[in-house]
Amino acid sequence: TTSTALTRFFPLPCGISLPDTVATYHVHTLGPNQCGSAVVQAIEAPIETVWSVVRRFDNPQAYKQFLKSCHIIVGDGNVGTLREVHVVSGLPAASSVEKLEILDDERHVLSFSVVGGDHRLTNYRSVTTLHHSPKGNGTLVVESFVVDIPVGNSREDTCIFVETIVRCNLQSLARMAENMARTE
Ligand SMILES: C[C@H](/C=C/[C@]1(O)[C@@]2(C)CO[C@]1(C)CC(=O)C2)CC(=O)O
Repeated sequence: TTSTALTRFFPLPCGISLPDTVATYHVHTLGPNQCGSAVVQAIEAPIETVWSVVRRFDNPQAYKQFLKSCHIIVGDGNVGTLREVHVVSGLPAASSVEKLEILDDERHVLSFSVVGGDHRLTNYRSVTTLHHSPKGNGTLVVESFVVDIPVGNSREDTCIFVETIVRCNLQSLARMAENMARTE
């Protein structure tokens, strides 16, 4: 297994360098049949505005447009909480059961893992971290993931599929947070 440092995925935009403490959250140990990558999204909104949306483990559908509902199975929204989400029609997935692994309000770190459900992304785990943009009052979101490569799929296709969904989620998050910042 190889552990992949965040900086392997991409040069961060606008020359930002992540503090080591945060980059350590994005080091995933990949098994031989796993793939991992990361997506970065700049958002023109204050970090606390973005975080107020990202941290709501019970309401991912606020910005994840492929989800049509979410309900908490066990827990109170802190680490260990289990949620079940239902997916919009048209994707190769119907539902997912997900566990909150990290929720750090000081460092702006959220991580969850997929522990069940009717879909093809076995052992999916992601880490999302927020950072102050060097320029202005914006936010940089970094989301990395690791997932099993489904039988019959290539490593590259699996990465493209997941990166596409994560990018859609973060673009939707950006629109939502930027609207909130305009009305704050
Ligand atoms: C890639 C990941 C979510 C994926 C899914 O939520 C699912 C777990 C069920 O439906 C999906 C939308 C697609 C899928 O095949 C697996 C992004 C995120 O939620 O943070």
